[in-house]
Amino acid sequence: MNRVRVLVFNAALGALDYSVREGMRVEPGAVVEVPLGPRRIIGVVWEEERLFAKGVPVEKLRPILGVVPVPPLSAPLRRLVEWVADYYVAPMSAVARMVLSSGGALAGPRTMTEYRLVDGAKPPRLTPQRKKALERLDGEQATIRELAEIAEVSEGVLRGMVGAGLIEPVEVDIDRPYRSADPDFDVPTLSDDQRGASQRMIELVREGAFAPLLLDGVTGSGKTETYFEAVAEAIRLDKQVLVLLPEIALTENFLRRFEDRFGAKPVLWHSSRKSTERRRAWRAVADGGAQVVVGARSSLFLPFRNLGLIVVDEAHETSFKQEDGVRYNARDVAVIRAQLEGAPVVLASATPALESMQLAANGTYEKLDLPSRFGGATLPDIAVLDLRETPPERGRWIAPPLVEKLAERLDRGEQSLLFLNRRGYAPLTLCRHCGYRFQCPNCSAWLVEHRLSQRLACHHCGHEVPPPAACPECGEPDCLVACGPGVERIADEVAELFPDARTALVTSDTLTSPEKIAEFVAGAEGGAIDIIVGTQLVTKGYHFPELTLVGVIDADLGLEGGDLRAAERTFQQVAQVAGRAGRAAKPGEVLIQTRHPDAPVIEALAENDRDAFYEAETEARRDAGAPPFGRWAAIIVSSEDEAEARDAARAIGGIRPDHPDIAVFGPAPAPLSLLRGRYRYRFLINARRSAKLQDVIREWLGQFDFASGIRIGVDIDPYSFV
Ligand SMILES: Nc1ncnc2c1ncn2[C@@H]1O[C@H](COP(=O)(O)OP(=O)(O)OP(=O)(O)O)[C@@H](O)[C@H]1O
Ligand SMILES: [Zn+2]
Repeated sequence: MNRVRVLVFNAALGALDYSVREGMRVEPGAVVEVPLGPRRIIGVVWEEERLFAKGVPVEKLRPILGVVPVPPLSAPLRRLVEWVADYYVAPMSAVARMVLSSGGALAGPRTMTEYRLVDGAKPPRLTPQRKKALERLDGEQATIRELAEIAEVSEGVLRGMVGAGLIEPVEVDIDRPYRSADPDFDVPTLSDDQRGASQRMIELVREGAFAPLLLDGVTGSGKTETYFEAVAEAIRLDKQVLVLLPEIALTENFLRRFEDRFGAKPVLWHSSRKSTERRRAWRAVADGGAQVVVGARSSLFLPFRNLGLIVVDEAHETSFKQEDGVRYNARDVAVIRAQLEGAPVVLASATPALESMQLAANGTYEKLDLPSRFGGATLPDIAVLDLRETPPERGRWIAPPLVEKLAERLDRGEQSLLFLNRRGYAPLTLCRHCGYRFQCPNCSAWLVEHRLSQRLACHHCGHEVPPPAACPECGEPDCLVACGPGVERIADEVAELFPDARTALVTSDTLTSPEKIAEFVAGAEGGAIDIIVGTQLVTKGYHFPELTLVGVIDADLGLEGGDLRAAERTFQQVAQVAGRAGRAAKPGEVLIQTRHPDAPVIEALAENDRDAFYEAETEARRDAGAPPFGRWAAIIVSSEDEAEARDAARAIGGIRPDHPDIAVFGPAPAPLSLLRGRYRYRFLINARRSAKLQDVIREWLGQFDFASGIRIGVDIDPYSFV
């Protein structure tokens, strides 16, 4: 009998040893079923020398029950799991679980039953529930459970409809192959700059070795067209490609452009896809049938067989940072994965993160530049609108000069975009009588009024209530006053100013499905929309030829929090939204409303002086020992019981590490001191790059054994300081 070490999916257990029956072959990476007490659980066979387990004599080991029929996880992927667990101070089992994130991929039949509406069924009389289902399920095909979710009716209602012949079952082959992308389907003619950059990427794809690249191209320079040529080369060489996008909302646009270029859609991966689609994608990635995968950050952990290129598009986006579970930064993990797989990785952005710029400056990353817009389009003119000198009218948020510009665009039949990064109608609601402020019961945060959906909502935990008819504190009826603007309020203001203009409100509350996104994009491209009002969702990726005016409603908003990256984020956001203007034949213009026109970041934006901004910001970070020159980590201690959280935080603080290269601040109540019903205390740690920060944290926290109600979250290279 042989001994094998298995990483089981239970953080407390880690690795366990099992025996292997005569004749059964298991290699490292094999996904296996093992007994644990009375249960059968899933695990991954690991190299014995790389993973510690308690030494149980071989004759006492229980045998592995079976090998799951999927390809073993490759050695580079196993090394990635180890790296992520080590760097982000996370349990290896939690990281490995992300790799096997499609439970459906591991077992089950190859066909399954899905359901769809029967064509042309015209029932005489319908219950309201059935009517709703008929309306909402048009064109859908999925399991009963998934259809119930789409239609927002119970599964029972749908089963009844199957019985009544309104819905029919269909047998589908889960693992049917994907259509192949054709690298030569529609090859564009590149500009000289584009060709230079794409040639270099193609060369590196051919070499098939690790190479980190920063594709630094201004907005509208055609970064996508340029890296598509490297994608094409990888396809020709029969290698797989992963393209990471920061937001699911951007994928619609990407899918279409990809299909235009390659004649077939790429494989799409994100956590809200149907389980069968995830299974199909996971298995196709593992057996090499998936050529190009486009996905959110979780696609980094897919079991590629032969990865030849990774692209991180809009690489500066902070949504690449995962904020719960294993807190990792997908941009950084992408570079590590490329290194382990021996493949080039391209970080594409018009406003790269300061960390990436620094790595390019010191030669770690090779920089490829696209300094001008494609097709002779010019970058927009940017002007600052000082709200102290020309304030908006009382109760309004758009200052007169911007109103005038909007009117001009309407006259000329051109498009405008107003940007405010705040969902809802108003960020704060109070009682006009007693001053009561509506607050979330689970979080230390105000409830945000959403007028379209008629609710007050917490943006942190999702708690929502209908707006009350009377103040819960003093009982005064009709007393609510909205304070400050959200995008819904700006859209109202636009409707009052220009009743005939066709406006579109674009936020995650309105673009809730791929269909709605497609509808918006078609409207904006086809000139059916005059004024777009939107949150950060419209700041990037889109290319609307008629859009010639961008108004930033409040450029100071992002600077308020004052966290480490506030200035950088403001710069990126405003530069990106400004980059939507004048992308085609007609030149663009940008107006930035601010109360701080002389803040360095606003000046840099107005003067279009990116270098000056990066230089000043780099110096400030260097002085503060902040990333990339020093490192930060955060530890968050939380509990549903305030005293328990505080006591645990104090206990941890009581034996803080004493290390010349590491400074520990805290514990202090976190700015969001209550979140989803948990009280939170924070430590912030600043370390020199040379310090072994993770080892110190592991050793420090390893001394404690807290009650199960206490959670301790470690955040390495944090982006969120709340
Ligand atoms: N070589 C080319 N041939 C034809 N069209 C091109 C070419 N390069 C770019 N374009 C077009 O120019 C527009 C801008 O390109 P793209 O959206 O890729 O820019 P980008 O660099 O990603 O900009 P942003 O960072 O602002 O999103 C797109 O409509 C794209 O199809
Ligand atoms: Zn809340």
